[in-house]
Amino acid sequence: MSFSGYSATSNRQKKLQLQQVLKRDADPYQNQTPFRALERKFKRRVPPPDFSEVIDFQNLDKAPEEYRSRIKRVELSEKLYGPLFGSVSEESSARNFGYTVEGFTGFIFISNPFSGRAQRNFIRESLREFTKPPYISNLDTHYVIPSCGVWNLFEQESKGQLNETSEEYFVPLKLDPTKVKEGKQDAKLIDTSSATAGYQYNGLNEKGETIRNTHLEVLPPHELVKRLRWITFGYQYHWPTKAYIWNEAVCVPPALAELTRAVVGAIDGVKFEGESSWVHNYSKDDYKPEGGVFNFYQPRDSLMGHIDQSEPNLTAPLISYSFGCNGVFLMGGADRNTPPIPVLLRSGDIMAMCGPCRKAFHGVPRIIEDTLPEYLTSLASDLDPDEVQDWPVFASYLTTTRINANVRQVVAI
Ligand SMILES: O=C(O)CCC(=O)C(=O)O
Ligand SMILES: [Fe+2]
Repeated sequence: MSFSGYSATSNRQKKLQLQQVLKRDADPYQNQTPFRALERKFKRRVPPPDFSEVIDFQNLDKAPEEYRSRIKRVELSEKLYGPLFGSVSEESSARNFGYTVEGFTGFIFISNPFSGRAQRNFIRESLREFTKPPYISNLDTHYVIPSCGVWNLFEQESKGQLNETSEEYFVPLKLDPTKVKEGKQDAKLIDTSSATAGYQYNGLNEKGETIRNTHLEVLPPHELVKRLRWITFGYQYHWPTKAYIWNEAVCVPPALAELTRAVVGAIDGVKFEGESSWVHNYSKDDYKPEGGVFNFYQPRDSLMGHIDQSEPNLTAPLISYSFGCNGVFLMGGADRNTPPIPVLLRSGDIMAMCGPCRKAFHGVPRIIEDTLPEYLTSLASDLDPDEVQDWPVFASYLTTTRINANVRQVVAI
């Protein structure tokens, strides 16, 4: 018997091995869209992305060459002055100018026009006021929010005025007592029967999915504030169905409404002059701030690419504010195939999404840690006497937090 024709691997086996190698080496992301590719790049932890590839409107001379030539400084129609923006010792040109980018029709960026104190006041009032009922946050899904609000509990806790011996310390869960797992909550500290009184716990999470393993537990205020993700105002938005609930509305924060009217007035008439010129026209007399969201991001949070299109009015500009730590924002186009631009959002920055940009893909793939500006820390050099008392609590929360507020005109005019 001759073994000369024998080979350790038959042709069929060789073919199978080759197929396996090809499968292993194939780039599973080769068909991903440009939007998704950049989203993944900025979400990556190891190795971290190169943040110098992000457009920083405060350091435009360092902007990547491919973007620099497309960015145009534009004059605002009305200057951003007044108590809500705060006073600045020297004339800040940020109050007179915005930026536009070739290829992103209707995108207008205003680099922080606020004084440090104006930002602190806005953040302080917002956190105190809008973490209380009737404002609704993601925490309402599972917790019975007390009338003083979670932020005020956290302030009291931080100042040593509230500890685990106080009855209010643990915010009760909206749990069906029959579903509470043994040992998950301390029965001595929470009376679940009163916690559920008046509430119908439906066993669903924010996305409308059935909760199988709740992992829910009563939490001290400092843990609860870290779990705050969103607060809605104006017309209420139902996240699972991405629809507005027309018969439910809570007041649009007055300071935010006033700021937003000023911004809408400032950008009315902004022109982009280039190969494809455009003018943004939307009068502040036609503008009504009717709804929006505060988003709260902790370091590992991100917001996937999406289009905000639930509003019947998609012609009014959407105005968006950033406070706290920096984030990377991706401004895309009509679909995920348009390569987006990565934009650094610093505290105080304002973005307007107008015209086609109002209906464009966007997202926040990354929060950049350790980027809280000095004027928002407890060591800020210009704290008022009352801020010396109060601000450190806010500063400690902001050390890891980015806050976004975005305001929309919801119904058609
Ligand atoms: O956090 C941001 O800057 C964007 C938020 C956003 O796009 C949204 O809430 O729809
Ligand atoms: Fe959005």
